[in-house]
Amino acid sequence: MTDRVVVVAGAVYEEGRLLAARRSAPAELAGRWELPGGKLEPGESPEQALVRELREELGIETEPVDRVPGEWPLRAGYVLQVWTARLLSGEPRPLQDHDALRWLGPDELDAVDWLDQDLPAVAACARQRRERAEGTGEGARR
Ligand SMILES: Nc1nc2c([nH]c(=O)n2[C@H]2C[C@H](O)[C@@H](COP(=O)(O)OP(=O)(O)OP(=O)(O)O)O2)c(=O)[nH]1
Repeated sequence: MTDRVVVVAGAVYEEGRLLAARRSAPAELAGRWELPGGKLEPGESPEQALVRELREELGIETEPVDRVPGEWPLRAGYVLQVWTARLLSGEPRPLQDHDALRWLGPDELDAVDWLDQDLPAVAACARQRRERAEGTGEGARR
């Protein structure tokens, strides 16, 4: 394995809607939408990093549920992994790295200008939700 940085992001759902966050920095990403999260720190599991990042960035407590199948390249040396997460407490607020938040219903996923690299990740989230709802696909019985 080469050294690569894992960025873990959360697909946080509430009442079937997915939380999207608009980046405020750095300049080249500002204004584009992403799944909130951040880089793993040394010794952290992806789940621990996700809980920490969502607390820091949005002021919410969450519980990781499971991994969204797949892995998406970001800039060189960085890779994006996504976990679904349940909102346990708090109302998300853009405290750090973001300047707007939106809850997107299943038919609204293309209503925001996602970062290019997030498009396949968001599509994978939607596919996993559909498969769960239909009782098909990997993990249908969970
Ligand atoms: N969190 C997150 N970052 C993403 C996504 N897509 C994407 O290209 N990125 C990029 C943006 C950043 O360059 C990097 C993640 O860094 P970050 O700034 O969110 O993470 P962090 O909180 O650990 O960073 P730092 O401020 O501590 O340096 O990955 C995404 O969906 N979620």
